[in-house]
Formats: sequence, structure tokens, C-alpha cells
Amino acid sequence: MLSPPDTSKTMKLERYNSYIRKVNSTKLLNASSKLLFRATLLIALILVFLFTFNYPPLSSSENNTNHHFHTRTNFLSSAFGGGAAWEKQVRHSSTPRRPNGMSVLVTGAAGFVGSHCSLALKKRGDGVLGLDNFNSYYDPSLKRARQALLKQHQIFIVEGDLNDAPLLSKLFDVVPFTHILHLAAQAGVRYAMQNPQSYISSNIAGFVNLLEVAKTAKPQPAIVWASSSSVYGLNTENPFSELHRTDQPASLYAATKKAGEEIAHTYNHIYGLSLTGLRFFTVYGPWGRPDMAYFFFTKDILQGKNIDVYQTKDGKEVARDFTYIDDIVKGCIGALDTAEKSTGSGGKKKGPAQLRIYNLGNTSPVAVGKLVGILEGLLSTKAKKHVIKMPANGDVPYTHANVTLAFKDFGYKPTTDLASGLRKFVKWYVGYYGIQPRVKKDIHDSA
Ligand SMILES: O=C(O)[C@H]1O[C@H](OP(=O)(O)OP(=O)(O)OC[C@H]2O[C@@H](n3ccc(=O)[nH]c3=O)[C@H](O)[C@@H]2O)[C@H](O)[C@@H](O)[C@H]1O
Repeated sequence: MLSPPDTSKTMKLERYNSYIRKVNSTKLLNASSKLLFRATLLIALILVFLFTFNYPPLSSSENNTNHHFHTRTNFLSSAFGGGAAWEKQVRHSSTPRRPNGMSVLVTGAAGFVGSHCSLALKKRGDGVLGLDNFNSYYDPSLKRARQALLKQHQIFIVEGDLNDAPLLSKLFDVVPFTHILHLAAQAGVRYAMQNPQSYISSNIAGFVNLLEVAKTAKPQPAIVWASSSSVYGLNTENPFSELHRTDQPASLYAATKKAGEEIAHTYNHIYGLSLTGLRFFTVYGPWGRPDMAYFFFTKDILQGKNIDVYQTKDGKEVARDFTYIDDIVKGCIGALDTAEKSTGSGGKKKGPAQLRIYNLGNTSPVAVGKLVGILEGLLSTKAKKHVIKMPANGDVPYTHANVTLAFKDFGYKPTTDLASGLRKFVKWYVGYYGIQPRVKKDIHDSA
């Protein structure tokens, strides 16, 4: 008789195996739940990062327009562009409050000239909707402060990029804009050597995108936009007239503005868009741009830092036709008021349309050294001047506007000299940045 098999060892082995399986499966479970947990945490962190840190600071009017920013703007516009509350804000902001008032889309509304023009238009009863991408070319907190100021006056700024075609089309679906005041651009003459693509993206691609949307709009809006005194480039005739050569730009910035003027011609010719380009001459004033010389000279003088004052190669002073912001605003509004309607509709030209270019300057060039002297007086502080030859960075030695044409067509007449304008700027500057000591008491007291 066969004795029964001794299963005790087998059973022990099975029990052991099943124990090991349990331990392993628990380990596996633990490992996979850990993995799941970590993956969830990672996704959550990515989402928090995207929504907390990356939104909203898209870079304006003066624009950081690289691919990353565009992708994000497109995403945002589709997420925020269609809601009823958003549309209500857009409509409310752009509705005129006076009979026959305009409904103006102001691009670059959080920028220097854009914010001033938006306020002026709104104050007289026009509807204003802003568009700005709040890029970080210069301190975006200044753009946010301008936005807050505009908000107090019921002006809403849509946060988005000129290159976001669906967003622009959406705005035109919601509002039948009568005018566009196009001031969004990559500004700055010297920065073009550091970031050339940003100029192409904003000043050329962005402008074309805007014109593409405008041409198909029903009704087509009339467009007034910012060109630049820099288009005169190496022109040697003075003062600069609209009839002078503008085919020798000295910087990529100037070249993109000149390209804008040619592009404007094309859209006017093919689609009947009414287009007015304004050549601004070194605009300055309260709420100005920190990348401009008068602004960072003020900062550096107050902080006791050296400032570079440029001279031409032959030792002459560099001069600019510095133009005060209020004069520029009057010029922009004059151009808007005299802009004729576009003649096309839905992408089809119906007849010839208005095409204009104007200088908007002060007609009185001042040497940069003199500007520094005025600032020294207003700030009661001696500047640490470092006079150097102008680097080959796109600057031109001299600008001087002839504004006869703008005077003839819409009464443009600058009224603020550099000393008065800088006084107003310094008053704003010390107030905005909370700087009290040293600065002349009468600056604080004067209106
Ligand atoms: O009219 C325009 O279309 C342009 O105007 C403005 O350009 P610019 O006239 O070059 O102004 P801005 O930089 O303030 O330099 C002022 C003066 O200071 C000199 N300058 C500058 C820097 C420096 O360190 N030292 C110096 O002497 C410099 O050589 C110059 O003579 C806008 O920025 C530009 O966006 C565009 O709108």
C-alpha cells in the first residue's frame, strides 16, 4: 500500500508562495498607487503653474510676441472670448455715450500713448475697447496700473495678442467698430538689435493680422495707426516733411514702421480700407515708457547712477523733436475725427478710400544734453553725465518735424515746450514711485 503522499511540505510551500504573492501584490498595489499619486500630483502642479504663474502676464503695446506667448493667447481667447459676461463687458466699454460717437478699438491700450488716447476718447463720450497683451518689454506693473486707471473710467482692456486672429474676429463679431486706433507695437529703436523677431511679429505680422480682420468686417472700420519719425532714417533734409525720402531706415524698428506704411497702402488699394499713419516724434510725458531716455535718465539721476549722453561721430549734440503726450493725443483724435469711412465691405472694395500720412512732432528739436540739464533742475540733483559717441545701434542724430500738413487737415498745433512737459512728467514720476526728498517743492504744488 502506498502510503499517502506527505503533503505537509507542499502545503507549506503553497502557503509560503501565496504569502509571497500577497506581499508582492500589496507591494505592486502600493507602487502603482504611489505612481498614480505622483502622476496626479505632477499634473496638478503643472496646472497650478500654468494658471497661477503664466496667466495673465502676456507680454504691449509693446509686445513680447514669441511663439510660446501666442499659443497661450490663443488658448486664453478661446477660453475667455465667448462668455456672456465677457461679451457684456466688451459691448459696454465700446458703446458711445454721445450722439454720433465713435466706437473705437484701441490696440496697445495699456501702453503709454494708448492709455492716454483711450481716456481722452472716453471722456468725450466715445466708446473705447482696449486690446493689449501686457508683454514684459518693460515693467508690466506700469501697464497694469494704466489698466486700473482705465477701468475707473469704464474702459475694458481685452487681454490678447494682435496675432490672435480668432480673438480679433470675435471682437468684430461682438462690436461693429467704426474706428481702430492701432497703437500696439514693439517700440524702441535700440532694442531691435537684441530682439529683431519681436518687431517682425508685432509691427508686421500683427499689423497684417489686424488689417485682415478689418478688411472682412462689416462695416469696415477706419484705421488710424502709429508710424514713427524714425522712418526718415538717414534723410538729411530738415525739417522732416512727409514728402521727404523714407527709404533709408537706420534701424529694424524704423524698417518695420516703414513696411507698415507700405502695407497700409496695399490694404487701402485692394480692399478700400481708410488708413491714416501718424509719424510720432519721441513722445514723452506722465505714464511714459521706462525704456525711453528721459524716463531712465530721471531714474538714474535720482539714484546717483551714471547716464550716457550721446554725441554724433563728429562731436555734435544729438537732438530730438521731443513731443508732449497731450499734443500727440490731440493729433490722434484729430486724425480719427477727420478719417473718412472705409469704402469696402466683407473683403470687397467698393471705391477709392482715404490714405494719409502725417508728422506729429513738436517742431522744436532739443539737444539731449539740454534735456538732462532741465531734469537736473527739476530734480535738484546733478547728473553724472558720461558723454560718449553714439553707438551704431540704429539711432539717428537729429529729428525735426514739419507739421504743416497735420495743421492744415485737422488743426494740429503742439503747445507744450520740453521744460513744461518734463515738469509734468517729473511731478507724475515722483508721485507714482513715491519719491519725496530733493525734488523741488513747487513740482509737488504745481498743477
Ligand atoms: O520718434 C520715434 O519714432 C521714436 O522715438 C523714440 O525713440 P528715440 O527718439 O530714440 O527716443 P529715446 O530712446 O528716448 O532717445 C532719446 C534721445 O536720447 C539719446 N540717448 C538715448 C539713450 C542713452 O543712453 N543716451 C542717449 O543720449 C538718443 O540717441 C536720442 O537722441 C521711441 O523710443 C521710439 O519707440 C520711437 O517712437
